[in-house]
Amino acid sequence: MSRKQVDHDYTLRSMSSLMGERWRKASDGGERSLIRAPSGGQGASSSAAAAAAGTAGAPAAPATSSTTSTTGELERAARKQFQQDATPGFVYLLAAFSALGGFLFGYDTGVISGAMLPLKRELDLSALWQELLISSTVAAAALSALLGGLLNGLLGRRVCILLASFFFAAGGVVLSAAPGKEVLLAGRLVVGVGLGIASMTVPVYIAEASPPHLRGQLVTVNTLFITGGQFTASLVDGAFSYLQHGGWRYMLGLSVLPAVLQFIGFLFLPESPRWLIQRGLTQKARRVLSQIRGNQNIDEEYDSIKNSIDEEDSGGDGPVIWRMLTYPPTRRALLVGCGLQMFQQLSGINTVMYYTATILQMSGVRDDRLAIWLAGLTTLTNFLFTLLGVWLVERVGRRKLTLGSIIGTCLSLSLLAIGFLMSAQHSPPVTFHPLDPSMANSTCSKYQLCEPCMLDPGCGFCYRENGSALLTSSCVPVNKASSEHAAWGRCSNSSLMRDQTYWAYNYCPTSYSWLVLLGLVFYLASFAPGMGPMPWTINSEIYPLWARSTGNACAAGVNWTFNVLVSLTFLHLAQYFTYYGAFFLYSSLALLGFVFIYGCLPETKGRRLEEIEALFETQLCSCGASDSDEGRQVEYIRVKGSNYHLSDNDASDVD
Ligand SMILES: O[C@H]1[C@H](O)[C@@H](O)[C@H](O)[C@@H](O)[C@H]1O
Repeated sequence: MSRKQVDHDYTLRSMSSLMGERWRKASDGGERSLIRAPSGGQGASSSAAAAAAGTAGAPAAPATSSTTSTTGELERAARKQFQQDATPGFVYLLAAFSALGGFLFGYDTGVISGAMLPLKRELDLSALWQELLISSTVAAAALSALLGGLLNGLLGRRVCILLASFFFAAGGVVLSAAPGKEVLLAGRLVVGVGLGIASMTVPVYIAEASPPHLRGQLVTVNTLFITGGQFTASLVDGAFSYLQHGGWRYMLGLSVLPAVLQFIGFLFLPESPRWLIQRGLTQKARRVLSQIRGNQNIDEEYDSIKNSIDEEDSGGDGPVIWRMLTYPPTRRALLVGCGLQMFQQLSGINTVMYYTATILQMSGVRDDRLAIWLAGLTTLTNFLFTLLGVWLVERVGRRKLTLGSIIGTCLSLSLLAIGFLMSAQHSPPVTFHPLDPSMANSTCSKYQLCEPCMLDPGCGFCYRENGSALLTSSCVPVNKASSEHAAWGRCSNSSLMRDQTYWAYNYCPTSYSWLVLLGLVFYLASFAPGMGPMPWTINSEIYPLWARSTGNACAAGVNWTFNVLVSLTFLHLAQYFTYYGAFFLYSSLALLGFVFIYGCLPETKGRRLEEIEALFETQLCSCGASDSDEGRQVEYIRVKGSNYHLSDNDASDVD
């Protein structure tokens, strides 16, 4: 006899809008219900649903068991049973294989900065080609994320993840074998297509397969894998930077391994039950639900998904995006989802990560290799603090976590800006004007301070250091082939740069670098647990099923678009507004993001995906009010054996 059929099989469920229906079932004699206020057990977190369903204000319903002592025993047994059953290992396995998509996202976006150094040298890449190789991937990701919505609806989540891992693997092979820059560009575009599809599909797939009380945590694991991928990329970059030739082939090609692993894994993993139900493959959906819920009863979840799909089916015609925009709750959800992704990128995460090596050089790290390894510390910090986010998301909830994170992000960006401002105000003067014929038509000779000299992409600062004093400092043109040296003079050649002579390109020597370093650490510690993962997590849960693929596609598209916009504009921004101006701007944008999140982001913790739509029924930017419902939670305990049954018209896909 299976455990499902044992008489005393207890299932602890969160209370939801279906409460009334369950009570009806209970009084029909089909099952007995015990409803009571929560006592902080594991299931409590999942029961915020009651609030969403409009039962929040109502007092907890009275217990209906016959005697208190029996109730207590049953509850204890139910809780114990639930804790054993609640998290079947299969869900973790499924989340881990899916999150390999996140790992590849992080790896492929992170690895290029380190690979660019040998690439520049070996393929003689111009600045335009460097820019192309970096930005093409992100731009392709933006487009394919938007297209991914369509693919997701048509082919399902599983096929899309298989497709993404195929693109990752194929792109990796092309990159590692590329004979020249044109093929490299093609490989980067292929990887970008995989990135876009994976970035919008994986969070949706994990969210749809997870039980409500674990959903936030498991989707956040995907972002943990993104940052893990970025950290791994920096280690791989560091390790292969010692190879004289072809190191970049290993750096770019190693991504094939996780991609193949994911592809093989997904040949065996199931399709999302929600997508299956939507497609009418109901028996298959039941099987998958049973598989991912272990020995828990799945009827209630199945019915709830089916009901919401039936309601949606009568929801009107036209393209999904049009239906989303004309239906206020989904329009609001889309605004919140895209707004979160936009503010994530406007907070400058990728600029800060990209800029780490320079910040380290400002702090006095002169050795390039050491700077590469130390930059790995930044990606490690990002990873470790994302881990904190995984731990916090089901404890403090999405809203508080995101709000706390963006406040810290805003303050740390200001600290970074102040650090740059102090450095600029104490910028070392140009004390030596070397004579060279080419100097006559160079703008570099005009600058009297290091600050404007370093902000000019054509110039760099060449100086000699004696203790803490700077001697014979000059502003000279940069070598067009490699920014590691000046075009001519003392700093044009490593052998000439003995005797404490240094070449500073993109930065100025400063004694305020500690302030910038402090800002950097504070920034990562604030950003990584909330603003990093929450936009992905929240987007995976705020749309009803019919709008989920399209909503996530739009939000991921917004993320990649702002990613490319912010990274492409940073150097120009710095040139026109200086570094501190750029960071003050990011800080102000983060402040705007705080106001937006404070006003518009409702708490989705513990609610069923089918219930979340109700949170967006109120006027936009008053949804933060639902925060106060958190305390009023009700738990539902059903005491009965399994009542698995085929519903009348459910045999559409019986094998
Ligand atoms: O959530 C991720 C994460 O924070 C990464 O570190 C960042 O590079 C991505 O752009 C972002 O989407």
